[in-house]
Amino acid sequence: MHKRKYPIGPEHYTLYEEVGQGVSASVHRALCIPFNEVVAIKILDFERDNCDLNSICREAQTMILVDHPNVLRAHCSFVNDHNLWVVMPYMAGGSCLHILKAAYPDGFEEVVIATILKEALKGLEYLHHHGHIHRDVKAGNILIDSRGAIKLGDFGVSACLFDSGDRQRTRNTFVGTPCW
Ligand SMILES: Nc1ncnc2c1ncn2[C@@H]1O[C@H](COP(=O)(O)OP(=O)(O)OP(=O)(O)O)[C@@H](O)[C@H]1O
Repeated sequence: MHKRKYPIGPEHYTLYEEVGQGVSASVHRALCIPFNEVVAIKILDFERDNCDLNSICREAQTMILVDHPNVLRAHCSFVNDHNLWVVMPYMAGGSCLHILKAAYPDGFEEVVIATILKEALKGLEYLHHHGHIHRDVKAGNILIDSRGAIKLGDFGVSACLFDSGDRQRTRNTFVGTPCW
């Protein structure tokens, strides 16, 4: 299928409000001006403390290469000053964490959990099949769009099992979010 090319450069986008703030980045709702389409832009700062350029590049690369309905794919990415902008579909429903905090403080019903997890697991299965391990699956990284579609996001600490060239099959580093 032909995929349209999103424009490269901040002048093609209007930044709206911040919709998320993580350890490594802020995420804004934005308008892609030539397409008149609302998107989300993740802004990663190269100059922040403990910034790891390799992991930033890996995250953007992974997000552009993935192609599965349950995995959040980036439309494009580019450098703007000391930031990397990653343009992606806007997930209007926010993360499961947002929804839990706002409307379901006692947790979702079992049937809702099963439905969400089934979709998230399809995304994970796709990633594993392509040699990626996500390593930070949690409510804040399971996102929902305006039509209820579920996508796994945030590849900040993901890894590729084929990275080392010798098809290394195990990872020993502890990453991700404690308690998840
Ligand atoms: N495409 C999107 N559409 C709407 N909201 C989003 C989108 N991507 C991320 N967000 C929001 O921004 C938050 C932070 O995004 P993300 O998890 O990618 O950043 P991070 O800095 O890597 O976070 P973490 O602290 O989990 O490492 C998410 O929890 C979610 O609420």
